[in-house]
Amino acid sequence: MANEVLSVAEMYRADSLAIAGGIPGERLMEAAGWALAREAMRRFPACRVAVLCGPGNNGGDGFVAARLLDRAGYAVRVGLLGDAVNLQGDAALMAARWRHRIEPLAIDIIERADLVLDCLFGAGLARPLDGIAAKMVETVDERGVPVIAADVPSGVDGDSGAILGCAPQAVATVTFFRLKPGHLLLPGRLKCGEVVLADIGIPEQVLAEVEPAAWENGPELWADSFPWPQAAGHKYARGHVVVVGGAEMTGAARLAALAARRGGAGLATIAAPPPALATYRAGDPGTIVAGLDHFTALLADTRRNVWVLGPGGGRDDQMRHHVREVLAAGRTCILDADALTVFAGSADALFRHLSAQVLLTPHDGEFQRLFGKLTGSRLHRARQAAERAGAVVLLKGPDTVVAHPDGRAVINANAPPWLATAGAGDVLAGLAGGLMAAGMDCFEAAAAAVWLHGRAASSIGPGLIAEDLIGAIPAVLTEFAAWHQA
Ligand SMILES: NC(=O)C1=CN([C@@H]2O[C@H](COP(=O)(O)OP(=O)(O)OC[C@H]3O[C@@H](n4cnc5c(N)ncnc54)[C@H](O)[C@@H]3O)[C@@H](O)[C@H]2O)[C@@H](O)CC1
Ligand SMILES: Nc1ncnc2c1ncn2[C@@H]1O[C@H](COP(=O)(O)OP(=O)(O)O)[C@@H](O)[C@H]1O
Ligand SMILES: [K+]
Repeated sequence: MANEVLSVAEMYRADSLAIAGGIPGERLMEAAGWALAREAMRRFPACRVAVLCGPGNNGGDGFVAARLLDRAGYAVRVGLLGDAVNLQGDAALMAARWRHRIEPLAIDIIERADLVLDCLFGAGLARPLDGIAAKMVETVDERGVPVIAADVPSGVDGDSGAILGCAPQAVATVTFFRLKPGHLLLPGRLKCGEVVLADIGIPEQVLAEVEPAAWENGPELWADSFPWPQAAGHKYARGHVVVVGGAEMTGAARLAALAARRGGAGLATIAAPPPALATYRAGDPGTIVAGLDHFTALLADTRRNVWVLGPGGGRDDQMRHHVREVLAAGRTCILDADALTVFAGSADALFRHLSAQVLLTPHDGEFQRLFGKLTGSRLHRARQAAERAGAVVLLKGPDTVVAHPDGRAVINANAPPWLATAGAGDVLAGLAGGLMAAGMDCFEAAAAAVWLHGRAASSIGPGLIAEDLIGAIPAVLTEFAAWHQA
């Protein structure tokens, strides 16, 4: 499994462990440069290439790629930021193996280039790009010269995906051993183009020492705990989700209940205020509808094992009351939308009652209302929030992060922009609820729901509305089942 995502510090540690284990750094750099050159050759037949090299090891990768492309018949020019005499270690060695001219970094280098290899900075970028480096990047973008980046497009922060100063728009980014968060988090991900993961000979065993705690979301992570229905099972064995519906926004609870049923729950109940019952009863025939005046009795029925609160639920004392009672009864639950917003200003009182079997699913606005202004990357903020809340936090967006209070986190990258549509979040909350009701652990269910949700959205594509997601789930599950059985 290559889903692990390494922080920049963890990647340096992986490099050092490999070197300490007897693999020369020089060989790693040769492999990195070779991977870069191979990607260039695969995409661009013999052409004029400008290789932009920086002062560190990212530049070293560039010298290797330049040599290999030159040998393959490409017309290569190399521009270096700074002075060649200042290069150190393996980068100095690779510069010495480049037998042609090393030019100072200047716009002239890209004047007639068909392709740019961006080897200015990789993981070691310590401050925003400025001076000629920034000027080069801006000019490359203005002229629309295709770029292949080594490790990250220079200027992308490997840990956060933030842009430090500027960064070129790459068609492809070749990175080494494992992805970094900046390949998955926005805006960095959007600068990378296709991310190509290259094996440069770092042994897998170093991961046992590095102990990564972040992964790119994908079925490999949770397929083995997916709650497929059992041949001898019955509907109660598949769990029963209760969605607490509101009086006004009745569509949200209906979407959540449908998604829960599609996701695997054997039954779903919408519990709603009596005046709204007629509306809900006129809805989906397979969803049970019950009055919230019977809340205590519903809660006492332990077969109703997962509660979803928030979608269209209303922002009032009743909502607060229901959340508190569900938590006090020790039910597994998902708090979304209004169920989060009603605790703005009294978050710590909520957090005292949470556990790792509670899932919070805020979008950025709800996240800020609950956790205040946290700093750092999206990954860091989600982790901080999960630790503080003592619950699993699913921070929604184009780069959704699911974080466990123990520090584990999953970053999702399969969601298309079509998902930014009303009701999509309600479907997600219900889907996670369905998986949890059917027996999946909260953290894994959250990751699975996010991935299936993204996949369902992609299968519809342009024109997607939340209702479509419900209908798209069976095909996505069928595809996933075929993959899992293969
Ligand atoms: N053994 C290894 O460590 C390997 C490293 N590899 C490559 O090495 C890269 C990391 O190398 P480095 O740690 O040398 O990092 P970089 O190549 O990103 O360069 C860092 C250097 O640039 C300087 N610097 C940082 N920000 C600057 C700025 N804004 N303006 C001017 N100078 C700045 C730093 O002081 C440092 O000297 C990876 O991204 C990868 O491409 C690969 O060759 C594989 C093996
Ligand atoms: N630009 C985007 N690209 C991909 N997915 C997105 C984007 N913006 C939002 N999403 C996803 O769309 C869903 C929106 O949920 P939410 O904001 O709760 O909407 P609602 O409350 O209307 O259901 C979430 O799953 C979120 O991750
Ligand atoms: K780079």
